[in-house]
Amino acid sequence: MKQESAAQNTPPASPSPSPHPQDDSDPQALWIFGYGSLVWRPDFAYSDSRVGFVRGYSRRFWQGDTFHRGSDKMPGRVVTLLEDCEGCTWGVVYQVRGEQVNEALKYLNVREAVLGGYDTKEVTFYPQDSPDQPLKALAYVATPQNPGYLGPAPEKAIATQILACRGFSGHNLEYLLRLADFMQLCGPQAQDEHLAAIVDAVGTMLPCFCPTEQALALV
Ligand SMILES: N[C@@H](CCC(=O)N[C@@H](CS)C(=O)NCC(=O)O)C(=O)O
Repeated sequence: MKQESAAQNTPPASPSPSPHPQDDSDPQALWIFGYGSLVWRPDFAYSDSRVGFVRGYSRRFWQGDTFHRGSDKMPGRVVTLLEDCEGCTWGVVYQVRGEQVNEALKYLNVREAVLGGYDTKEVTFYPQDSPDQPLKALAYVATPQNPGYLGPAPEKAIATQILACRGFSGHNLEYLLRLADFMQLCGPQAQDEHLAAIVDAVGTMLPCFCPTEQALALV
């Protein structure tokens, strides 16, 4: 799915800029890309962060979650990255250095891999402020092979599932709205039609899903 942000933020036409995989002063330094709950709750120590995007991927609420935002009986829906040659996904990279590297990886292995079914993948990240200086980053991606993968569904069905689920980290609606808030902060060039369609569907259903005071209690 083509999104304007890819065109607007495409790095200048030139021999593909060599990404700066590591910080010369600290070869152990590592950038970690967040595009779901990691954009608002990294919960690990880091030394630097940048807002920007990765190209060639679209974000989708196609991963089931039976721990953080759902349960075994009512799995919630959280995001993963879908390979899409015309895709562009906005998020945040966090730079971890020195001891932070192992601490972050140990923490994320439990949160993302053990509890969430995510694998790691190297992506190229384009900082919003310097898209001509991309950097390599580690992303956690839930592939269709993981047992929690739910795959595509109509956005209205995804919205219904999100409205009905909660887990140990909170309601699935909070997860959706915090991600929508992040995208608002990125500015008009950051578009995510899939996310926006689910938020719109939630907005039309929320009033009849539960009375106002209950809706406020959901988040
Ligand atoms: N890997 C993605 C998605 C990660 C994600 O949202 N994982 C969920 C489910 S495993 C999570 O950690 N949730 C914590 C929360 O919902 O607060 C990211 O970079 O943000």
